[in-house]
Amino acid sequence: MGIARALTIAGSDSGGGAGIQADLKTFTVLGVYGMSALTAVTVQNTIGVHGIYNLPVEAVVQQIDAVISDIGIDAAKTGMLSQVPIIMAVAERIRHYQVENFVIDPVMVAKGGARLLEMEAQHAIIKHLLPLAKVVTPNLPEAEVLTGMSIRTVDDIREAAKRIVGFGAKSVVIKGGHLEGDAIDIVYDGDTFVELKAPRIMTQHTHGTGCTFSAAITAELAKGRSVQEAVTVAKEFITCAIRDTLGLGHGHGPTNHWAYGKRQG
Ligand SMILES: Nc1ncnc2c1ncn2[C@@H]1O[C@H](COP(=O)(O)OP(=O)(O)OP(=O)(O)O)[C@@H](O)[C@H]1O
Ligand SMILES: Cc1ncc(CO)c(N)n1
Repeated sequence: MGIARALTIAGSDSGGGAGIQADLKTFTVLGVYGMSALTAVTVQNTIGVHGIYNLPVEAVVQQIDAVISDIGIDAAKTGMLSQVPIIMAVAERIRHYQVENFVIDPVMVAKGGARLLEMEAQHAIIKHLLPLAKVVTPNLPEAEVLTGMSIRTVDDIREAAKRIVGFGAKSVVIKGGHLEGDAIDIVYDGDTFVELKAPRIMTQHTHGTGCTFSAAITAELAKGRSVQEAVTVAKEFITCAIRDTLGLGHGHGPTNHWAYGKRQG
């Protein structure tokens, strides 16, 4: 068995804390060979998103084909997908290659409020992408958009998780990063609910937490781990990365992707 291989289909964050850059750093630290299919170039730093340049849909498809046909992949994830034609094309390619370990981070809005997905694309994610997912990782606002529910309580989260699995995803992790109190995420596989719990860390440096978390899940699935094992490692990875802050930039700085590796000794 050679090295595990993972592909991220996502946007570039010039600031290096989210998007493709966060994904590739996470893959590397977890010992997985990372590849990328870029969907968009964002002009971004810790202060905000200052520009978005979408790539043509053919460019996205050609990148996916180039790496899968030659190098091969053990898992793939999506991040920023921008537009309906990109979502449709990615769904078609994932079906074509019968990618089993497929993780969807349904990125919609950056922390500062900039839209990374067109409004009309939200429905395309539900219809075309979610049925292919082994794991989908919405934060609370994304879970609200996907389900049309307002989510206030733990019971609401459980109901939303059921609806998202009802769309065809094999499992869902609804992230509680946007709630107050401990950072509790709810995992549901259509059968049982599991809580991932970590203490809330008081910091403004949480840029790219969602990307990093879903990339860690993808890396672990690429190594052959189960969903339950993968989400457990990912929770540990993101908690270490938030705790051991780098203190970069003047706004919401990136997390520390090396912290987990250092912890391992
Ligand atoms: N301050 C914090 N302390 C501890 N854990 C956190 C904190 N903020 C987020 N997390 C955890 O980080 C992971 C990512 O969750 P979050 O809700 O931040 O994702 P997101 O909103 O999609 O991020 P992004 O900014 O990349 O879009 C989850 O496991 C969440 O519980
Ligand atoms: C490119 C990119 N993808 C995802 C996010 C969400 O954190 C971001 N800020 N930028």
